[in-house]
Amino acid sequence: MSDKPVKFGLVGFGAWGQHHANAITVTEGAELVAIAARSDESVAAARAAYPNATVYNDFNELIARDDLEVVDVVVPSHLHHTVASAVLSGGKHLLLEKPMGVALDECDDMIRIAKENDRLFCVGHELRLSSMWGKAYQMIQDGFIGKPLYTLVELSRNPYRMGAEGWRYDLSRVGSWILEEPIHFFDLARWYMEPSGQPERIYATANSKQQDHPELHDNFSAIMHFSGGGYAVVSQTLAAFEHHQTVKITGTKGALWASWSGAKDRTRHPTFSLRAFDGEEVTTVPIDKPTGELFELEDQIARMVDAIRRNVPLHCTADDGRWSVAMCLAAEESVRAGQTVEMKNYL
Ligand SMILES: NC(=O)C1=CN([C@@H]2O[C@H](COP(=O)(O)OP(=O)(O)OC[C@H]3O[C@@H](n4cnc5c(N)ncnc54)[C@H](OP(=O)(O)O)[C@@H]3O)[C@@H](O)[C@H]2O)C=CC1
Ligand SMILES: O=C1CO[C@H](CO)[C@@H](O)[C@@H]1O
Repeated sequence: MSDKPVKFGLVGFGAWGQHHANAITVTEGAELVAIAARSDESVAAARAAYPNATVYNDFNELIARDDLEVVDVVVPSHLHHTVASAVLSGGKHLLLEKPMGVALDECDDMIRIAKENDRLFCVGHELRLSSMWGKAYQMIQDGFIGKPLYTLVELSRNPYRMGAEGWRYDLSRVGSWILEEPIHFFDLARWYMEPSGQPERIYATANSKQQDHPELHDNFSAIMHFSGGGYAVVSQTLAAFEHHQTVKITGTKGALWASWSGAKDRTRHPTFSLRAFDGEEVTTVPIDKPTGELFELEDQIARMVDAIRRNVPLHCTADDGRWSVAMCLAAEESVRAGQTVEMKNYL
């Protein structure tokens, strides 16, 4: 086992890619040696911020380096398949931002290439690493609430960022708005409901406040039934203010209630709490470190290092990433058709 730092390449130096760059830099055992960006402005910004890294304007040149062990991909969602396939074919481990892809054939193709090249493939559903959302998972696994029968994941937030060249507001590049943020909550709900089996069917509804863009859902709600009898509700509005997320989980014995609030999703000063009911008394569960996507991003890089150096399991595998895309696409189809959609058509 080598104790040398894991050499990271990063593709994408936009709003979230810059946070990845910082997270790699502050993580013990990780070294950011190369960055690929696209526009001259982004290339210049990457060079100025990380003078010790080599910056490319073609991601293929980055992948062709023989010293990189892992490439972290943080580009607009319609490019995930192209860039990630090149990373895996080039023999590098992969950390790919969510959504894993914008179509299931993309996900299947990437899974195949990862297997053929025997590479690690992690998808960036970072909520699984949270000190609070993860604590709730652990309590469910430990039987604190009995068998989970109901999970509500709800978010009220301000509108999405546009993204470079407005990709996030263009369906041909973003795929679906359900793949943007609700995908985190589908992943969380499926994770919490593990003792209740796998998702079997979904009904979803949505609307938009943008009259000329009804396909961009500002309000979205889905109800998802599991094979073991439980169900989950995922609900989000982008027509609100700040960032407020709530999770309520009830089981045969008890209940959990978690909430997270910040002025923005990327605050380092959120308020959060986890309350628990074991069937007899309500307690506040101590959370040992702050939670929020900036914190979990650092944990995600550290986990990737541990997976490469110490065979620690990935927090979110490509199979999990594919499930999350499948649930979102099923929900999108349900919104379109106005009917319940069977998950078996997406497996
Ligand atoms: N897990 C999470 O919590 C989050 C995940 N994400 C995901 O991360 C991804 C990126 O989102 P975000 O950073 O907000 O988007 P941005 O639009 O801010 O950044 C995307 C970047 O990708 C760059 N890019 C585009 N094409 C290429 C290319 N061929 N080679 C190299 N770079 C390229 C763009 O370059 P240029 O600047 O030159 O145009 C841009 O800087 C998305 O998939 C999104 O869903 C985003 C936020 C949070
Ligand atoms: O977690 C997230 C925060 O918001 C972004 C959009 O503005 C999403 O892309 C992302 O997944």
